[in-house]
Amino acid sequence: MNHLYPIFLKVHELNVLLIGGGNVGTEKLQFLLKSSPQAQVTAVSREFSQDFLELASSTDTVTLIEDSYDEKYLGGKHIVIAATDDKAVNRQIRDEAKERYLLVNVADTPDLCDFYLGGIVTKGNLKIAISTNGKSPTAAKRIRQLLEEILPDEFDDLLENLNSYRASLKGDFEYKVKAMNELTEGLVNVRS
Ligand SMILES: C[C@@]1(CC(=O)O)c2cc3[nH]c(cc4nc(cc5[nH]c(cc(n2)[C@H]1CCC(=O)O)[C@@](C)(CC(=O)O)[C@@H]5CCC(=O)O)C(CC(=O)O)=C4CCC(=O)O)c(CCC(=O)O)c3CC(=O)O
Ligand SMILES: NC(=O)C1=CN([C@@H]2O[C@H](COP(=O)(O)OP(=O)(O)OC[C@H]3O[C@@H](n4cnc5c(N)ncnc54)[C@H](O)[C@@H]3O)[C@@H](O)[C@H]2O)C=CC1
Repeated sequence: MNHLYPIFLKVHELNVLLIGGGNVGTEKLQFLLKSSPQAQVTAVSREFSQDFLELASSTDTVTLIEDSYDEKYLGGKHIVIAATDDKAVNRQIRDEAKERYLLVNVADTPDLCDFYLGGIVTKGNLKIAISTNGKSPTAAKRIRQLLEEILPDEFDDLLENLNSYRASLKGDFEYKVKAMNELTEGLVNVRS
């Protein structure tokens, strides 16, 4: 049983601190930007890999700070992702973030995480988050690939049409719920 509760964060309005600009840091930034191209990210690292720098330059919302981690960088941040190759530093980041009640992810160290970064599928307005409860990130990746493949791009047209129809409905709340349920009944074979 997976007890995690997924939420959909407006990372373009929240300040994300990412520490560590190597392989793992690049992977985290890549998925963050793939899902949320305007994510507000401050990246702090002693050194940044070439891949990290290229990725960061694809948007103007990533700020690079070439420095060792310091507690001061937690100021004004909502979410923290620790991805250095120094376990003691990752632990320190986690402890100092927790003191401030910040939500923290220590990449690849589930025990130190408040939240996991999951697999993400985006089709226009539709977004699906996938978690295996940390059991198999590779399975999360495969399910993400499967859903990206089988969900048609036209799914977003359907959502837009449903939204227009919903806006055009005149009647009380109960009437709208009924109308929307009737219209979408054919989408799935189960009854709600
Ligand atoms: C718990 C979690 C914490 C977190 O990092 O948030 C975590 C933990 C760990 N990952 C590890 C390794 C790998 N991670 C991936 C890939 C992804 N990992 C992601 C999330 C998560 N990884 C969180 C759980 C999510 C869930 O609930 O399912 C994804 C979904 C999202 C993302 O990274 O943004 C992204 C796929 C994105 C995509 O493609 O869609 C691959 C595969 C690959 O790269 O091909 C490998 C190599 C294969 C392997 O080792 O399994 C290791 C072992 C490290 C070691 O060997 O020491 C640990 C530690 C452990 O499991 O103990
Ligand atoms: N690369 C991979 O695919 C995997 C890596 N890991 C683990 O994840 C961790 C990170 O790995 P990589 O990203 O590959 O390492 P890396 O060496 O590519 O990147 C680490 C980054 O952290 C920065 N850094 C180190 N100490 C710092 C500090 N005090 N303040 C600020 N920045 C600091 C370095 O400058 C570097 O940019 C390691 O512990 C590794 O064992 C685990 C599984 C897979």
